[in-house]
Order: sequence, then C-alpha cells, then structure tokens
Amino acid sequence: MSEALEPSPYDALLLLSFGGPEGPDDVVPFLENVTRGRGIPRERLEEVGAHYFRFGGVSPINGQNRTLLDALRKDFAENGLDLPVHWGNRNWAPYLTDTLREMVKDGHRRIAVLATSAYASYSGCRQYRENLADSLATLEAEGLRAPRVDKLRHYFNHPGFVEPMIDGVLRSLAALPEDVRAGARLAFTTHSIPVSAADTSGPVEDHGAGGAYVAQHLDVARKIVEAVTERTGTEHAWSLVYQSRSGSPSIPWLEPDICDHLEELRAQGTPAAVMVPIGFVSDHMEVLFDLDTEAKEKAAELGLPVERSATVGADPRFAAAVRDLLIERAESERGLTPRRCALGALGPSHDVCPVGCCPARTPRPAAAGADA
Ligand SMILES: CC1=C(CCC(=O)O)c2cc3nc(cc4[nH]c(cc5[nH]c(cc1n2)c(C)c5CCC(=O)O)c(CCC(=O)O)c4C)C(CCC(=O)O)=C3C
Ligand SMILES: [Fe+2]
Repeated sequence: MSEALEPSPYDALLLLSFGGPEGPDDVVPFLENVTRGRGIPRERLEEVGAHYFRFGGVSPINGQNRTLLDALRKDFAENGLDLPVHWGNRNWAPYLTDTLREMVKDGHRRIAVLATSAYASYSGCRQYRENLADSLATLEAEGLRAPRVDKLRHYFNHPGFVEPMIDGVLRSLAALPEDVRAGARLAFTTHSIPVSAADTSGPVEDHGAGGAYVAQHLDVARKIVEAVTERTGTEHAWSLVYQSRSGSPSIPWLEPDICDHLEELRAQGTPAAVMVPIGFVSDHMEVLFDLDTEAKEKAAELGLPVERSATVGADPRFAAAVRDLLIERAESERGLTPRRCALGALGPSHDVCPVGCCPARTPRPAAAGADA
C-alpha cells in the first residue's frame, strides 16, 4: 500500500456523463431530453433513433461508465486515495440531480467533477456546467444546501488519455494487411459542431479560426502521429475529420465528414486508413454507428481497407490520470503549486473556465466557472 493521498478540500468525486438509453422504451424520451430547446430537425431525430433501435435501443455509454467507475474505485483504493466516487448523467438515469441530492444527503460539501468529455466547446464543456447549475438550483429549491462543485480541467492532452490511444493506433495498423500498412492514412475523427461554436470554443483569446476545439484536437493528433512515427519508423499522412453532424443543413458545421474523407482517400489512391476517434472517451453510439457501421460500410463499398482504433474507455492509465487530475486540483485549491501533466504544444488547460469561455447561443447560468 502506498502512502495515503490527500484529496482535501474535496470530499467526493462525481463522474458526470452524457447518459444513454438502456432499452427500446428509453430511446424517444432520451432523445427528447437531449434535444429539448436545441432545434434539431425531426428527420434527424428519427434517423438517430433508428441508430439506437438497431442496437436494441441500448447505448453502450452507461455500461462503459459503470466499468470506468469500477476502474476509478480500484485505482483510488490501490493508491491510498480515500474518496467516494459517484456517477450522474445529464440526459438519462442516474440523473445528475438525483446523484447530487444523494451526495448532499450523505454530507458531501465540496465535490470535484470529472466530465466524460475531454475538449473545450459549448457541447463538451459549458453545457455540462449549465446542467450542474440547473441541478444545484433544483436542490436549493428543495431546501437543501447546494455543495460547491469544481470541474476538473480538460484532459485531452494528459498522457493517461493520449497514450492508450497511441497503443490503439499501433494495434489497428498491425491489423491492416501488411501490403497496405505503410501507406495507411490516419483519419483522426471527432464530433462535428457548428463552425460558430468551434470558433468561440475555449477562452476568449483562443476564439477564431476553429477556436480551442480544433486546436486541441490537432495537438492530440500531432502527438499521436509523432509517437506512431517513432514506434513504427513510418510517418503516416494524417488529417482531422468530423462525424455525427446534426442540426440544420443551412448552418455550417465542421467538415469534412469521415465518409466524404474516405471517398477522397480512395480517389487519391490511398491504400488504407485507420479511423482514430480522438474526440470520444469511450465507444459511444457515435463510434458504434457512425464509424463501425456507416463509415465501415462506405469503406467496404470503396474497397478501402480500414480499421477503427480503440477509445480510452476504462484503461487503467486513464483511471490513474483522473487520480492525478484530482490530486493536482486539490493541491492547487490548498494553495500549493502542483505538477501539471500535459503532452503536446498547448500545455495544461485552465482549472476554472474564464468568463466568455465556450459561450451559449442564449446565456444561461453555468456552475464551476469564473462567471458562476
Ligand atoms: C462535441 C460533442 C460531443 C463530445 C463531447 C461529449 O462527450 O459530451 C457529444 C457527445 C455525445 N452526443 C451524444 C448523443 C447525441 N448528441 C446529439 C446532438 C449533438 N451533439 C453535439 C456535440 C457533441 N456531442 C451537438 C453540437 C449536437 C447538436 C445539438 C446541440 O446543439 O446540442 C444528439 C441529438 C441527435 C443528433 O442530432 O445527433 C444525440 C442523441 C452522446 C451519447 C451517445 C451514446 O448514446 O452512446 C454523446 C457521448
Ligand atoms: Fe452529441
């Protein structure tokens, strides 16, 4: 047993995730929760509902979070970190408000929050903070004393997030037929978001030209390419592309789409590709459907050999990274100067989102930021 780790001022960790349906009857109410007030066209909702029904109405995300919870508890116990870990979702049970209510009733007053979203953007950061603010307001309206919640910093460039993905790319390259392996292109993918949301992602000084969202993904992609080049001796051509576009076609979203990119690669005579979903923390429905189903069908049609590399999921290195982020922030809150792990050119992200970070179309209260 190693020396005990000091989590104070925190008395609990909350794993905050998106949530997903767990059976056919959950699909429509889940989609209603996700899209309330977001102006998503009806046809898009039917299309996305069909993706879930194709998998029995079950999203893999909740099961993955249960596995991550186990990995976190195991890692904390093995490393002398005595801190309870709870789990709540924005869009499905266990709902964030219910989990926070339980935590308050258990006496928790100062809660560190890990969101299962690694990058800046309205959808990937501020929306989680808005939901935290809503839940805290609900508890106060019920007469409970709201706890203080602090969201742990973005971890897109933490070695515990990047290194498992490097291993995944190496495994996928090895799985390609040998005669096309050296020429394989690395297609890094992430969730498309409206161009306007990308441009205003991150702190105000990062706004413009894709904002922090694109810059952070490019930094991760470059780091993976560098490591793969070092380990294989082959420098693979690469690009950052997008998937899972939603919203109205009249609004510009980040492009190109992965399927169009695969077509382009075939047209250029590229012999193979590895799709690397760096934008996702685990194998969500976007990975199972948009990549493993739709993009793989497209690649088969084109006669282009492709592999899809692994997401981080519950890799023990990711669990250790969460412990590291928690201890780092606890030290910082205690007035110490912690070591902040980060790979790549951008350096460690801020602890507290500054005013104007990833703004919403219509301003709403958000917790755990300078504007809280
Ligand atoms: C950046 C980003 C992430 C990554 C960061 C993070 O992980 O948070 C993410 C994750 C996820 N998105 C998910 C599901 C959905 N997202 C939707 C809609 C949207 N996502 C957006 C962005 C993102 N989404 C945006 C800009 C929209 C348009 C509507 C709006 O402006 O708000 C819709 C509505 C239908 C549709 O249009 O697709 C669904 C069902 C699930 C669960 C999957 C599962 O069940 O396994 C997860 C993890
Ligand atoms: Fe989404």
